[in-house]
Amino acid sequence: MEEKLLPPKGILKSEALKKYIFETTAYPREHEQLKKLREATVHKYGNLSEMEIPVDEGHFLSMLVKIMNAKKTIELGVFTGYSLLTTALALPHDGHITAIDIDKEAYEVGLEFIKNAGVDHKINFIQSDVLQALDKLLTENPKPEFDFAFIDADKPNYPNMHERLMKLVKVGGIIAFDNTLWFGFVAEEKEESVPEHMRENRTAIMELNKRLAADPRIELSQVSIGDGVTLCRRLA
Ligand SMILES: C[S@@+](CC[C@H](N)C(=O)[O-])C[C@H]1O[C@@H](n2cnc3c(N)ncnc32)[C@H](O)[C@@H]1O
Repeated sequence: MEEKLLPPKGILKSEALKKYIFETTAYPREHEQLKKLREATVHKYGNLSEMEIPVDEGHFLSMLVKIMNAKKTIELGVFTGYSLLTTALALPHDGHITAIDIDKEAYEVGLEFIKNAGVDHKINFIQSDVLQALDKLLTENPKPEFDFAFIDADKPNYPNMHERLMKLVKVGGIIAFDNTLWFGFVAEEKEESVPEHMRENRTAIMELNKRLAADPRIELSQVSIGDGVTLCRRLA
């Protein structure tokens, strides 16, 4: 049976260049608690720790959230909380994150480091299926309230999340989709060259990318960092 290992994270195909970026600018600037959270995730989850956003992408998200002066954000797909802690550190003291994941056990692995960093008061973790939680939020408060959304949950549901977030994120706010270059497999001509267990998400991401490109309600930027991050700025 084929082993369902994740390939190394990121679209950079030069290991030397990746090492250079990480060692020169990423690791030296990584917050102490993020480093500890990353190490604890590798310890508990091994190869699955590749699901975390990489350190350089964390720096990018942090800067984006600060440039935007975001105060209220939402994150879909938390895992052990690397992107969540990154965002919590970037928000002002009275900032707030609604964080949704079905897996509370993974969140609890990271919670210790979130608390040590002194930012747990900014987080409301909701253990739920993402779409169910979004529908509940829309019922409770149909007015757009979020400045920034980071999407890193199940890829085939990205379009469904997008439609809901177009109502929950303010006009001028950003919806950021992670993994939109899917380990570089979106550009693979032959599907047979893609590991079988990664094909469904590859198809979903390729369809999403076309759909976002055709969506007149957003301004779009495909950022080639990490595994690809697509920024959608809500226009209407
Ligand atoms: C790629 S990981 C998130 C990584 C995280 N952003 C980080 O930087 O560590 C995806 C997460 O989405 C969650 N997830 C997947 N599908 C979901 C769903 N339908 N509802 C809620 N959570 C879901 C998984 O439990 C997993 O923790």
